[in-house]
Amino acid sequence: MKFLGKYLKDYKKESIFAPLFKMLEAIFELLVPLVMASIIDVGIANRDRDYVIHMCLLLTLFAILGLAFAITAQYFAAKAAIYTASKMRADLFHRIMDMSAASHGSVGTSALTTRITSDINQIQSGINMFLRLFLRSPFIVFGAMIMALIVDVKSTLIFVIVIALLGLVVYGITKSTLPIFSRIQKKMERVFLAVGENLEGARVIRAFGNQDQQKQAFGTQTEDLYADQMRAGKVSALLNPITYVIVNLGVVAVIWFGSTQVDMGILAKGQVVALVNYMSQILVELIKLANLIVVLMRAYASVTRVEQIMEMPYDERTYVTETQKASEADAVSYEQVSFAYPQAGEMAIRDIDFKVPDHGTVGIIGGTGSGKSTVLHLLNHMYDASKGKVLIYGKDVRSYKENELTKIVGLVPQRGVLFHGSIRDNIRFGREDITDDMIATAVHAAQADNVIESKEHGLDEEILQDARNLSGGQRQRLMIARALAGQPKILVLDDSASALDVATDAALRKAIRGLPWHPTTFIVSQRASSVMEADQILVMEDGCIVGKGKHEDLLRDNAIYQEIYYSQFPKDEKEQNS
Ligand SMILES: Nc1ncnc2c1ncn2[C@@H]1O[C@H](COP(=O)(O)OP(=O)(O)OP(=O)(O)O)[C@@H](O)[C@H]1O
Repeated sequence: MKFLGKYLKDYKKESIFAPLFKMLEAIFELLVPLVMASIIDVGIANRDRDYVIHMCLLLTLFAILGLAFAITAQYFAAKAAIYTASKMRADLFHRIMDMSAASHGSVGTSALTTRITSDINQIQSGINMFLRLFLRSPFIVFGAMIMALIVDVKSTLIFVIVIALLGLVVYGITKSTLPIFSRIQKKMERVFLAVGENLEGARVIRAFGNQDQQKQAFGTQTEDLYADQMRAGKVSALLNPITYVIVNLGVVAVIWFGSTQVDMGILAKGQVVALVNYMSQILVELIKLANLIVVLMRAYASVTRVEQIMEMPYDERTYVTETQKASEADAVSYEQVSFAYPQAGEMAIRDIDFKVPDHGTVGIIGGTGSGKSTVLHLLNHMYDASKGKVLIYGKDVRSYKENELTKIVGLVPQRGVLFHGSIRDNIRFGREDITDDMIATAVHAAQADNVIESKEHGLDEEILQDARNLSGGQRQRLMIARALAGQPKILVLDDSASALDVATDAALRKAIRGLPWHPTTFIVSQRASSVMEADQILVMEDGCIVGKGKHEDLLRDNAIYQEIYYSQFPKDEKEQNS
C-alpha cells in the first residue's frame, strides 16, 4: 500500500475532495426521508398545500445539490484514478524497458503484458471506486442509523439487528467468493496467454492443420474458467435475495412496530415512512460496500503484481572497474567462459576459450541448441558469465557501460524485430549521430538496395505492424542494415542471413569484408558456406567448442565439422564437380 500511496501523494487534493464531496452528497440523501416525513405528517396531514410545495422545492434543491456534489466527486475520483494509472503504466513501461534479460526471461512477455494492461485497469477502477465509496457507504449506513435514532429510539434495535445480519451475510459471501475471484483472475491470464499465442501463431497453426487441437485446448481452458465463474456467480447470486429478505423482514418489523407506535400516538405516519426509507438506504449501501470490497481485493492483488515488477533489481549484472588500455589487446577474447541461464540447472556453454584479433572474422557453427547464440549473449553483456571472463579490446565486458557496449557491438539477433514506422527510422533507430550517408552505406552492404527500391516511398516507406509488408529475407536485410548503420567495431550476425538465398548471403559476406571500417565479425550459421571463409571457425557441440581453426584444417581433422559440411555438400557431388 506504501507503493500506491507514493502515487496518490501527487493527487492529494483529488484524494481528499472526492470522498469529501461524496459525503456532502450523502448528507442530502440522509435528509430526504426526514423531509418526506414532514410532507406527510405536516403538509398532507394539515392539507397545507403551500407547505407541501415548499418542501417539494426543498427536495428538488437537495437533488440538484446532491447531483452537483456527486459529479464533482466523480470528477476528482476519476482524475486521481486516471492520472495515477497513467503514471504507473508509464513507470512500469520504463521499468520493463530497463529490465535485464534475466529478469525479462524470468517474468515472461505475456505476464508483463497482463500487468501493464489489465492489472493497471483494475488498479484504476479500484482507486476510483475507493475514493467515492470508502467514506460515503459507511457514513450512510451509520448516518441512516443515527437518523433513525433521531426519529425513534425504540426502532433502532430493529436497525441494529438488520445491520448486523446484513453485515454477516455480506462478509460470508465476500469471504467465500474472494478466493474464487483470485482463481478466476489467474485462469483469465492463462486464457489471455492462449489467445495471444494463437493469434500470433495463427499462420503456423493453419499450416500444420492444428486448428482442432488448439480449439479443443482453448475449450478446456475456457470451460475451466466458466466453471469457476459459475461457482462465483452462484454464491454472489445469493447476496441480493438474502439481503432483500432480511431488509424486507426489517421493513415489516419497522412497519409493525411503527404502527403500534402510531396507534399509541408516539410516532406519526410520516416518521414510519422515514424509518422504512432509512432501512432501504442501508441495504443499498451495504451492497455497494460488498462490491467495493471485491473490487479493492482485486485491485490490491494487481498492485502487488505491479509492485513485484517495479521492485525487481534494476540490473542483476555485475560491473567491475578496469583501466587496461583498450587498443593493446585482441578485439574479443573469451577466457574459460561457462554460463547457465538463470533458473536453468545446467550450463548452456562450458569452458569457452578463444581470441579474435581486431578486424578478424569468426564463424560459429554447430547443431541446434549447441550454444552458439548463448556464446554471443555474453559478448554484449546481456548476461553475466557464470565462470571465466569475456574481454573486448582487453577489457572485461563488465567494465563497459551499457551504452558504450551497444555502440561497439552491432547485433543482428536471431529473432529480431522491426518496429512500426518508416524504414529510415528503423535503421537509424533513434541514434541521431547516424547520417543519411551512413544509412546508405549500411543499406548497400546489407544487400538491401533493392528492398528500398521496390518500395514506392523508398526509405520513407512505412513498415506495418509485425513488418507484414516485408518478406522474411527483406526483414533480415533491413535488420542487418540497422546493425551496420552505427558502424560498430564488432558486428554479430546471429543466424541472421538464414532467409537469404545463397547468392545474396555470399554477396553480403563480401560486402561486409569490404566495409571501410573493417569490423571484427562474428557469423553464426548452420550453413557451412556462410562460415567457411572466416579466419577462424568455432565448431560447437553440447555447449562446448569441439573444433577451432580454418575451414581446410577442420575439414581434414574435425569429425563434427566434416559431418556438417558433407551433409550440405555431399562428397559425390563435389567429386562430380571436380
Ligand atoms: N533464455 C534461455 N533460458 C534458458 N535456457 C536457454 C535460453 N536460451 C537458450 N537456452 C538453452 O541453452 C542451450 C543453448 O541454446 P542456444 O540458443 O545458445 O543454441 P544455438 O546453438 O544458438 O541453437 P540454434 O542454432 O537452434 O539457435 C539450449 O539448451 C537452450 O535450450
